[in-house]
Formats: sequence, structure tokens, C-alpha cells
Amino acid sequence: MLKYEIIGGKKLKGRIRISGAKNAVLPILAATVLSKGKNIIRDVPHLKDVEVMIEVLKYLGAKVCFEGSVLEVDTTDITVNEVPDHLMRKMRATVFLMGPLLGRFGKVKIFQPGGCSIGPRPINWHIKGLKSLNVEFKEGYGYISGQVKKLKGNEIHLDFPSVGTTENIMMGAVLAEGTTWIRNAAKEPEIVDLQNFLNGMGAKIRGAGTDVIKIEGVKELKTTDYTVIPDRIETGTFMIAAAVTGGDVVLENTIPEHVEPLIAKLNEAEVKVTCQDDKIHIQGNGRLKALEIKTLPYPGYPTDLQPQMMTALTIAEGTSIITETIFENRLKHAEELRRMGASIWVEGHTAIINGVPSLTGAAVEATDLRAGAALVIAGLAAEGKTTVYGVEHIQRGYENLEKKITQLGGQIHLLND
Ligand SMILES: CC(=O)N[C@H]1[C@@H](OP(=O)(O)OP(=O)(O)OC[C@H]2O[C@@H](n3ccc(=O)[nH]c3=O)[C@H](O)[C@@H]2O)O[C@H](CO)[C@@H](O)[C@@H]1O
Ligand SMILES: C=C(OP(=O)(O)O)C(=O)O
Repeated sequence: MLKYEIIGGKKLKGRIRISGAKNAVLPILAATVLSKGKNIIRDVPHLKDVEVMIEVLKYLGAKVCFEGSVLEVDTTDITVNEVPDHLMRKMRATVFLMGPLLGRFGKVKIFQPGGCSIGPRPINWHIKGLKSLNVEFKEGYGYISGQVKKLKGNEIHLDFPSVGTTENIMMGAVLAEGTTWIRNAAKEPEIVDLQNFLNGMGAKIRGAGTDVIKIEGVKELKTTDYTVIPDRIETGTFMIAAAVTGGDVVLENTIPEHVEPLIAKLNEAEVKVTCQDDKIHIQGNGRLKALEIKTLPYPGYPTDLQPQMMTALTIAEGTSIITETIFENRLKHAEELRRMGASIWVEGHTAIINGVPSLTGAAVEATDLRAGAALVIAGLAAEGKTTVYGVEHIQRGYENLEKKITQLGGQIHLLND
């Protein structure tokens, strides 16, 4: 079992480069299935989730070559339109294969996707959206299969601006007959990235980044060469780590606009954040001030930066309130932070955090990816030694986390028990 051992108390200082975005590259890799030929994707992070997506693409028949951060996906010989249970279970993002496989074959068979334990996460809206494009679905013995003679464009109004649903419908609609409108669409930057990638393949999509997306179906897609956006959640994680350790850190390869909701909160907590071009400079300045935070769809405060911010608020001055509105069960890290001396009271979807002067090192367990990041930050800020178990979760979404922290002067070691 992998674990991190962290000796806290060091101020993070220096510069690091932020990697490509996990949540952008996963749907983009799934979307390569829509073309026949060799796609080149650049700035792809080495992550467990990317490995799983590569495994799925190979299973379908694609040839994949991953060198440095350049991933070549040759989709010419894809013949399989089914993702088996053992692969589906490995992560939530396997659900992104639905739209592309329907687009390519008019047929798909999948099982329930896996993912972090942050709530039930059904896929009913994905299915409802694809049904609107003329797909007929059948369920049995754990599988879901979809079939369509010809995908047809439609007007779709989402019940909620779900990120994955918006992306699956976009990927299902690009090769449909006629025009599809997605209203109440998710507006996350990763949706814009998917639009840009698909348009690079010859799709006709407009409006991503707003709540109305228009997709004019085209007959076929060609291959493309594309660089994914920087990871805004990795960016935010390091911003918070720098702030709570009283550090002085410059993050390179960022898009500051994508982390504006976090910058606003850090400014409110009296942390100095300066942005120039693709760089963000964070200067910690003693204890943060208490905050009220509610997670919301973009451009609201992101749920994927909620656990990390909870860590910061455990040692802020005053009482903070965090309300999680996106996932049913994403406050589990509170229990682990309490083991380190935090004072947190959880009631339903709300956590009330009474800031304490400092945390103390302890053995804690990451229950999911971002909870893991929150515990690593806690370890960096705490007095003494912290052991974080469940590193496998963290490796789903952070490339070279321990190397980047070490580069900033933090003391962290990855050990195998
Ligand atoms: C790979 C990826 O991009 N993951 C991100 C994506 O996840 P994901 O695409 O799964 O997130 P959604 O926006 O779809 O989910 C939001 C909420 O809708 C619910 N829901 C979703 C679909 C559905 O069919 N039925 C349903 O009830 C979910 O259970 C959740 O409570 O957006 C989330 C919200 O910003 C992020 O936390 C994830 O990091
Ligand atoms: C919840 C997350 O990812 P996924 O949707 O892939 O589980 C995340 O990135 O924090």
C-alpha cells in the first residue's frame, strides 16, 4: 500500500509548472473514437485515470503511443463498441465512451461507471440526453446498451448543468443529422476545451462556456493535433498549499481566469494573489481570515477545490462555513482533519469550521482524490509528521505531486508499505 510521509512546517517557495487538465483530457481521449486515424494530444498528464482511458481505448482496438506528454491515438482499427464491467468500474470517466461509440457505430454497451466515493453519481441524465438524440436504451444484468439507426439532433434542456452529461451529448450530437441545442449546459472550461478539440476535428459547435451550446451535425470527423488546457484544480490545490504554509510560489502554465472563484476567496481571506499572463504568484501572509464557501457549478466555487479549502480554513482566524451542493457525500475529509486537531462540525451538507492555531501530524486516510489533496496540504501545514494513506486515489488526478512539492521545498516522501 502506498503512503505519503510528510514533515510539516516548511513554507513552500519557488516555481512549478502546472500539468494538463485531467478533466479536459479524459473526454477528449474518448472523443478520438469519433474519427478514423491518428490524433495527437499534447500536454497529457501521467495520471492513473489517463492510464485507464488508454486501457479502454486499446481494448476497443485503438493503437496508443504515449511519449513524454504527447499521446498519439490511432483509432483506425477500432471495432469494439462495448466497454466491459471490469474497465467501466475503474473510474467515472469511462462513461464518456457512450456518446463517441454511438456516434461511430450507432451502438454501445456499457456497465455502471466507477469513481470516488463522494456520492451516488447516477448516469440517468446522460441516458436521457442521448435518448433525445434518437437512441434506444435497454438495461439488463448490470449492463446498459444503446442503439440508434441514425442519430438525430434535438433541443435538450438539462435538469442540471451536469458536466459529464453536457460532454456526452456534445460527443453524441456531432455526427447526428440536424442541429442539437443544449440548454442549461454546464459552462466549465473543460467543456470549452472539448468544443475546441471537436471543432479541430471538423465539428461545428458554438456556445461552449455559455449555458446554450449549438451543435450542427456533420457527416464525418477528421483527426487533429491538440494541446489540452492546464489543470485548474491542480493550480488551485497548489495555490491553497502555498497560502496555508505562508509560502511564496509562482505557478506557471495556468489560465488565471479559470481559477477566479478561488482567487476571489483567497483575496477575501487576505492572501496576496498576483496574475500575469500564464503565471499566478501566491504570497502567504500569516493566518487566513475565515470564509463562507458554497460549491456551485462553474463559475461558482468548484467542488473539486472544496476539501483543500477546508484544510486551509481549519487553521484560519475565526469560524468558517462550507456548504457542498454538488455531491451528496463530499465532506468525509472532515473526519480525517479532526484527527489532526481540526475543529469541524458537520451537519448534512454543511461543515462549520472553528479555526485553531495549528494542526498536528497524524496518520490519516484519503477517501477520494481531492480529500487526499486536502490531507497532503494539512500535512504540509501541520506540526510534526503526517502519514497519508490511500495515495492511489491521489494519483488518479495529480501528476508528480510529491516531486512538485519537493521542488517547492516541502518535505514529502512516497513510500510503499
Ligand atoms: C471527469 C470529470 O470531468 N469530472 C468532473 C465532473 O464530474 P461529473 O461529470 O460526474 O459531474 P456532474 O456535473 O455530472 O455531476 C453533478 C451532480 O449531478 C449528479 N448527476 C450527474 C449525472 C447524472 O446523470 N445524474 C446525476 O444525478 C451527480 O451525482 C452530481 O451530484 O464534474 C464535477 C462537477 O464539477 C467534478 O467534480 C468532477 O471532477
Ligand atoms: C471527482 C473528480 O473526478 P471524477 O469525476 O473523475 O471522479 C475530481 O476530479 O475531483
